[in-house]
Amino acid sequence: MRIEFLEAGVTYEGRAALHPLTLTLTGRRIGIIGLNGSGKTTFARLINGLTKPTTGKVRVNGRDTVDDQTAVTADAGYVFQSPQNQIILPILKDDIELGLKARGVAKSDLSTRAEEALARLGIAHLAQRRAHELSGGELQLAALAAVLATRPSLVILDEPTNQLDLKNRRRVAETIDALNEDVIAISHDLATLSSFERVLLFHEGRLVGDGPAASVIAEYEAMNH
Ligand SMILES: Nc1ncnc2c1ncn2[C@@H]1O[C@H](COP(=O)(O)OP(=O)(O)OP(=O)(O)O)[C@@H](O)[C@H]1O
Repeated sequence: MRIEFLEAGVTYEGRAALHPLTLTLTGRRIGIIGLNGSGKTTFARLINGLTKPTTGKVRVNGRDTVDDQTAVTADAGYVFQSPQNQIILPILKDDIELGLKARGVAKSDLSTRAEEALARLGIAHLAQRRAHELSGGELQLAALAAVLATRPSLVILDEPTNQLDLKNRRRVAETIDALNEDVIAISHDLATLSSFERVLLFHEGRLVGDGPAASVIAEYEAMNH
């Protein structure tokens, strides 16, 4: 992946959620950390065009996130902070198929594609379950499966392990580690990001740290002592 921020910033009613910044992201695993309200989600949403920059530009693999939003969104899958809001239909497999249909996948391929994605995350047995009956961990994996089914080259995960117990946290973290896709993950669970090659630290809407996981996590911990 190649993501370019060119003086890209976001302002809401005159208040900067993200001050303009210029940087290039390449590589397989990028983590994003920072306090609540520091701009992490705003930064991540800019990458797949969910949020448009108020100033500047964002490009994903050479494509502008505003001018070429459909292609960018297809390339960069986004797993939301609350999987409850992502899965709409009652039955999990139906929901995954709906997402695929919306992306123009042929009707004859829907079932196989959904089953493959569920099997890949070890949750094939959940296909016919009602989404609202799933545990937090199952739901988090299901939301990830739904996005992977669309075959993005990059997966953006907004707090993929929040509200999970230790066992499910490990399961999701191991799943992320094993993904072939490039990953950008926001997390307050610093252990999940410890193996990431690059971590970005945000503070009050500004990028204040950028480097290998160990040093940026140490910087964050020192800031909050
Ligand atoms: N749609 C919006 N309208 C107005 N203000 C917003 C909007 N989205 C975000 N903000 C504000 O922008 C700032 C950055 O928010 P953002 O969600 O990017 O932070 P975050 O670091 O992801 O926080 P958290 O860890 O709590 O999820 C916050 O002050 C937030 O209130």
